[in-house]
Amino acid sequence: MEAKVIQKLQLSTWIDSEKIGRKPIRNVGFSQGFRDPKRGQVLISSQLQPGRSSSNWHRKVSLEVSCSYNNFPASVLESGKYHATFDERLILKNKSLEIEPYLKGRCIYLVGMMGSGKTTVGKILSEVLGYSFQDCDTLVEQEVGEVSVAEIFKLYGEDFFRDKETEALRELSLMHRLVVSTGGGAVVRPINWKYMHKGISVWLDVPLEALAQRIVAVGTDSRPLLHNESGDAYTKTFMRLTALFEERGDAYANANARVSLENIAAKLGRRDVSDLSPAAITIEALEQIEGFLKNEDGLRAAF
Ligand SMILES: Nc1ncnc2c1ncn2[C@@H]1O[C@H](COP(=O)(O)OP(=O)(O)O)[C@@H](O)[C@H]1O
Ligand SMILES: O=C(O)C1=C[C@@H](OP(=O)(O)O)[C@@H](O)[C@H](O)C1
Repeated sequence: MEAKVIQKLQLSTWIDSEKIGRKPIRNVGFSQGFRDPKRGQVLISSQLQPGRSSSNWHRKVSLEVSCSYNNFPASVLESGKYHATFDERLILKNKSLEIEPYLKGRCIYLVGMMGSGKTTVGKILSEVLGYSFQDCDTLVEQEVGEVSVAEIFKLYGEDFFRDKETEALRELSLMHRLVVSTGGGAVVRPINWKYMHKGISVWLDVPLEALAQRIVAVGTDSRPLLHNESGDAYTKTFMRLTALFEERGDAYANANARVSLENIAAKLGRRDVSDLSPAAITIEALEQIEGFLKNEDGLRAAF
């Protein structure tokens, strides 16, 4: 996909023609451009125009930055639901270009509680890195025969689902250049970590209150572990998530990198983590992956 974004900045300054030591000519201008096909184009132009008095000339300087990227992250970010700013898109593209060679084709596994944004962030991450996106739950559904996760739980039970999930992760561990959205419970079995550690794992750490709000907004039908409760939807969901997190919190911490929404909110000066866009969360994910890669390099150099 190609997208073109142009931003213009115009600066004006008064200059004294005596000081530049020559008789001004009307509309003297120059322009200078440089191109880097990967990163876009910057065009600087300057123009002299006569001012009100004969010795005063007005210098107009324009700076035009245009970006034309192949595979620019537009499809998810322009889907309407989660708009990303020009700056966010530029940072996403530049950060991913920076770190992509150091990934050496390794897959990225997103782990985290149900509703933490693994699918949403995973799709953006895969686009900016030029990776493919794969949802582990979808692989299990296809393997069992196009039935939903909720139906698999109902028909065959959780243990059966977990076995299929482990099998799917084993298959994914043989692949390259994928961003994988794992199911919220994939972290519990140690064997799954053996497979996920073939790539780089990233924990999306979202406060449980925000998770409960998101899940209640879309309903619990597709999430069988939350679906049995009756009563006030928010309270029941929150309580169930709390119990699950108590069992799993330590397991999420096995991930190579952690993306804490509370930390992002503090950095950006936001009071509520619900105000954080998927783009902002993806930027933090890239930064945390970069931190892991640098550490990994440092450790290798030390031995
Ligand atoms: N940053 C965000 N802000 C608000 N809602 C979000 C955000 N990220 C995801 N969501 C919403 O939360 C729900 C769960 O997100 P999803 O990506 O499916 O999570 P997971 O794959 O971890 O279960 C979806 O309805 C999604 O649109
Ligand atoms: O937390 C869990 O145990 C589960 C999370 C779900 O995936 P999401 O995290 O994508 O909702 C899905 O794998 C299944 O319902 C079990």
